[in-house]
Amino acid sequence: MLRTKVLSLVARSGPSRLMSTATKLTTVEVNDKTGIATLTMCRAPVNGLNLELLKDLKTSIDEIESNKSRGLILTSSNATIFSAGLDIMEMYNPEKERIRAFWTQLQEVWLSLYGSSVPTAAAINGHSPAGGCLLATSCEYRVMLPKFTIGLNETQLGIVAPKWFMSSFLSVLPQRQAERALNQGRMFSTEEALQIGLIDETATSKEEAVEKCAAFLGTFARVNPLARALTKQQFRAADLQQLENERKDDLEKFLFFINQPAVQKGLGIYLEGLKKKAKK
Ligand SMILES: CC/C=C\C/C=C\C/C=C\CCC/C=C/C(=O)SCCNC(=O)CCNC(=O)[C@H](O)C(C)(C)COP(=O)(O)OP(=O)(O)OC[C@H]1O[C@@H](n2cnc3c(N)ncnc32)[C@H](O)[C@@H]1OP(=O)(O)O
Repeated sequence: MLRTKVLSLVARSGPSRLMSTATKLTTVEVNDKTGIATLTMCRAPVNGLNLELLKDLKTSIDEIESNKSRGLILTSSNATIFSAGLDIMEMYNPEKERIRAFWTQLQEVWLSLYGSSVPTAAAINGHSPAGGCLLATSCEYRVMLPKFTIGLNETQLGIVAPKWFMSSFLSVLPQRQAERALNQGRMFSTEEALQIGLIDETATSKEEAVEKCAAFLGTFARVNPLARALTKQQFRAADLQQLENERKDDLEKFLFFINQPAVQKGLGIYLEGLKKKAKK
């Protein structure tokens, strides 16, 4: 069977198996019964999206896509953090070539995840600021654990969420609420996120969150996969095409913006604050 050929197994436990692209920073486990792949981010300490994690995410998403899994659940191995967003160290005093590769890879991840033909869901088992929220809102369904926060807080750091971050957010929230939240750099508690519709459900444990995501993905079991995928892609085509058309400009805009002395100063102060808080 093609599926069996493509998936080279590195481990087997119960009805699940790990796919060959499993690396240190992401793992992919496919449930043999449901055909659903769970993609787990596991970069200590906070799943900061650096170049290497982004590369692993892209490879894993592509493999799930090409193996025609029945669904993709994105989650984290960290007990309290889904993803702390972009690794600020990639943007602070950046190295010229690396920051280009970093942003290009982030674009790649977004295009693959938001544009995935496979149905997607996020089991948000911890805090999910900025880039973490981008990943979650690129999925079609979100289940979140209580007492965490989610949102696009970029303005709080003195930076600006690019258009395509907004596209994902706007695929979930009405424009009025999205615009206000982005302008404020607002982080929502789980309860607030549920109320506003930024997440779809809550769960009391990661296992329950994954189960609820799987139940959502299961709603497509009797829908023709091609018809479903083409329908999803039509909804998202304009957003995806916009970034495809503007990728170079988007990169140059990012580099120009991030290299402004005032932006670098702001990032330095923010990092300092994070480190001070961590030491307490
Ligand atoms: C005109 C313009 C037009 C268009 C736009 C053009 C360009 C756009 C330009 C820029 C766009 C950039 C978009 C950016 C997106 C992002 O994702 S920025 C990142 C935002 N993330 C955050 O603000 C989260 C910050 N972190 C936290 O709030 C907390 O750490 C946490 C809630 C996630 C977890 O809290 P704790 O469990 O208490 O953990 P600690 O705070 O103690 O952290 C442990 C350790 O990790 C370090 N750290 C945390 N987050 C990050 C991070 N994002 N990057 C790097 N490092 C991080 C923290 O400093 C601690 O480090 P140590 O002190 O232990 O070394």
